[in-house]
Amino acid sequence: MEKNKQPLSIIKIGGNIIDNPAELTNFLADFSKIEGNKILVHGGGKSATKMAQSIGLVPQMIEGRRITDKPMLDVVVMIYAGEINKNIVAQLQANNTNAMGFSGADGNLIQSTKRNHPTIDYGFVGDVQKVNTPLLQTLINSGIVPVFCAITHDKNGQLLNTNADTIASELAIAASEVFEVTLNYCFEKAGVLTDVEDEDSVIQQINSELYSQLKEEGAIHSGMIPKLDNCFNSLSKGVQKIKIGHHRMLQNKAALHTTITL
Ligand SMILES: Nc1ncnc2c1ncn2[C@@H]1O[C@H](COP(=O)(O)OP(=O)(O)O)[C@@H](O)[C@H]1O
Ligand SMILES: CC(=O)N[C@@H](CCC(=O)OP(=O)(O)O)C(=O)O
Repeated sequence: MEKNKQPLSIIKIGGNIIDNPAELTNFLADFSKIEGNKILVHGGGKSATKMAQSIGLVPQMIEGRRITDKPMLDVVVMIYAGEINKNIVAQLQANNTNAMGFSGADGNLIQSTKRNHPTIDYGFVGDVQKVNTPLLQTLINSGIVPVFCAITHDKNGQLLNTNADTIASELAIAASEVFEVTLNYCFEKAGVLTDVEDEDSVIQQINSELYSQLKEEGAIHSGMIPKLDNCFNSLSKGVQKIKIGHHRMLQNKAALHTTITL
């Protein structure tokens, strides 16, 4: 019989929260109040785009993934693994949360392979292959709160840019072998909406059938497509619960949000 697994909350925040200092501070204070085992995964795509443009690079995204040549890789490593990750860790420490910041290379926590696409050259973009679950478990059991950025490595010395939603999803899948995982995607809206312009149109529960229908109608588009694809993949591979919504849902269980079901 399977042993009772301890709960683990994995929370992902994206560029719109990170790019707004007041919102980020608010979020990190709330995150610190969450009891029990937790992991934070952050993106930062918006800040990377701004930095890249300021030095004359032309950012390009295809299907939610950034085309990452060598100059762009240098930017994303500096922004994600450097500026954003270290600032988040420092703010969490100020909130008495014993956070530790990681890229996938640290402790070989997330190994990936360079994306090999038949027609598109994504450059230095990684698809996750393996998570070092025993180390992750040791860190969490030692009271550390791991904070992951969107950088992984290929174990041959190459850093790779990896979508932060995918990192959260792959960590959740791996961790669900040893924990009972709830995955929370926090962004600036109240949940998955039937009308992106109407905050009152939150879909409280979405399954793959409704998702296909709304995608076809054009009601779900852009960044929400890879996010939901990741959700269905995680649920089918053992993640117990997934929610999408504003970070107020972490504190206030009654706050509107979307629950994903298969
Ligand atoms: N039906 C929908 N409901 C909510 N957001 C949607 C929907 N369809 C598209 N979106 C867009 O998806 C975005 C979230 O994805 P993304 O930009 O990748 O966010 P993050 O960086 O926070 O992960 C929202 O800002 C919104 O513009
Ligand atoms: C390969 C790839 O697309 N990587 C993403 C990683 C950051 C990210 O996912 O940030 P958000 O969560 O803020 O969108 C990128 O560079 O935009």
